[in-house]
Amino acid sequence: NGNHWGYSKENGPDVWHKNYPVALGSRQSPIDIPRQVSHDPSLGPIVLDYDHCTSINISNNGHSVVVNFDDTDDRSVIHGGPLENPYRLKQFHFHWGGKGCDGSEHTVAGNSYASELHLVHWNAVKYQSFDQAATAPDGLAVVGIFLETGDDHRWLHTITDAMYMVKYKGSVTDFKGFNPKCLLPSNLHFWTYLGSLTTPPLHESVTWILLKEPIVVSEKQLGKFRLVLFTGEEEDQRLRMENNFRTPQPLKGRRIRSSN
Ligand SMILES: N/C(=N\S(N)(=O)=O)N1CCCC1
Ligand SMILES: [Zn+2]
Repeated sequence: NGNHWGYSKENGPDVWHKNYPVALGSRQSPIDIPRQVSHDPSLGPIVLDYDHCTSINISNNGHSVVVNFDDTDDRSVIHGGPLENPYRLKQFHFHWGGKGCDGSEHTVAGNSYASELHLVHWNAVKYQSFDQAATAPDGLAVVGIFLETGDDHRWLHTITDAMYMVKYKGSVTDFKGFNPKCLLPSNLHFWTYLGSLTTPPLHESVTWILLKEPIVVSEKQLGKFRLVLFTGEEEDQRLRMENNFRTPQPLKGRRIRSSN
């Protein structure tokens, strides 16, 4: 409907609280990660078991480009770190800026990255569906990976090459057999804290696991993200999809823990 949420002045993060009052809640995301974070030796490593990967398609939902996975069994799960159960991979997507502007959601000591990749997982041990898990305080686990600009990323082209197929909001195309393990940095040291979805409905159901080491992608590859539009094929306005990020939210006394 007309007042659907987005990232413009009229429907963006500053007014989401009107339709989603939890936007002003006590565990909202993203946040700024301060320079000094308490190290928790009891935090084991995060383990990503993506070997029988089951990507299905890539789509443009009008807010981001999303790669969806078959989550009907435990073929792609993460466990360990702060998690008490394995969490099943549901989808991954990106947030990015405009030309030459930064576009990550979380910041580190006040610094933004060019983009941020989110791998969204749900607790299929305790909940029967993603939607049910998405409203539970321990329902979701999102792995965040920062993207910084530099050389071409060896594997990102498989995703950026598919972007022209999902130019318009509502478009979807086959995207089978992609294993997001190829998008991970060399080491999995992380920060973790309890937060929320960074887009409406902003449910406070996410255990965030942010990898400290960014991956490197080229400006050319990032430029292909900006070929995608917020708008649908039938709309007369053609709005380039960029700056689809929420800015850091108040920490409100939350503890952030650091792995090794
Ligand atoms: N906001 C979201 N993920 S995020 N940006 O918090 O990782 N999602 C909305 C529905 C499915 C995932
Ligand atoms: Zn996200």
